[in-house]
Amino acid sequence: GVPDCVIERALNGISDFFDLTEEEKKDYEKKNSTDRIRWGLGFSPGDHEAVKREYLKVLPHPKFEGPAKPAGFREALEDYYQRNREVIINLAKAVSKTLGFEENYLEKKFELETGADVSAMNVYPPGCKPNTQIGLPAHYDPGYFGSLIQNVNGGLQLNYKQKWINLDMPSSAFFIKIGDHAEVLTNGKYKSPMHRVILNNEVRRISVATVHGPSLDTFVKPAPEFVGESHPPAYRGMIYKDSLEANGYHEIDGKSCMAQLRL
Ligand SMILES: O=C(O)CCC(=O)C(=O)O
Ligand SMILES: [Fe+2]
Repeated sequence: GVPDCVIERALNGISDFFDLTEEEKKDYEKKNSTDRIRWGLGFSPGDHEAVKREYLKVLPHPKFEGPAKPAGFREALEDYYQRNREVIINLAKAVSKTLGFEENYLEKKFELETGADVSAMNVYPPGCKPNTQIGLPAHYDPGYFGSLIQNVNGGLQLNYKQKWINLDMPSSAFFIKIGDHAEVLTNGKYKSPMHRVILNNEVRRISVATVHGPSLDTFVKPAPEFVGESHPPAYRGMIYKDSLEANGYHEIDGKSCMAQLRL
């Protein structure tokens, strides 16, 4: 139900943002992992040499704030995040029902009215040697769902049964995956996939990867519905904000907050 033009306008705005001069983008340079708007290079500090990604991160929910430049960009993003969230909330209802609960189950468990979303807009330059260069090292994402759009198909890989599988999706589609905190809540019934980005395009790839999270104060633990004699709790509970902090706000290469949560 999201019009193609909403996605196109957001992707075009992102492309224009990355085309600003280094000087203009420096206004948004990352100083802190909790800055509301942060621009940077590489995955974690100091990786720019090996990792060619450039990113702009914003917090779309509970309160969106976007960059003032270039003209119209903030509005295009706000529109995109609003429609994106509608899809996510509807999906949370559908998944709740699929699990056999009432439709507000996940919204209540994760206190989604004040759910903390973090979005990374990424740009990857064309790869030099096809299929060999890493654009973003293997990692897991926090939150309950992750959503993604991209301007060209190819690049994202998911790990399944120790093999890397290429994501192949039509344009104007959303890719949705399970996040670490849905794995914790369902006591491992749903798994958060490890993923990475390979530079395998002739053209510059732009993606918008949004981590949809519980409210920062939510204590996330395996729900009693998923725990039983044959299913002892496999994860410890933690306040969402603390699990983000424990993992350096999702910016540590290859790590996941699961290392601290797994029992
Ligand atoms: O660019 C992509 O396809 C994925 C980005 C990603 O995984 C992230 O930002 O966490
Ligand atoms: Fe990710």
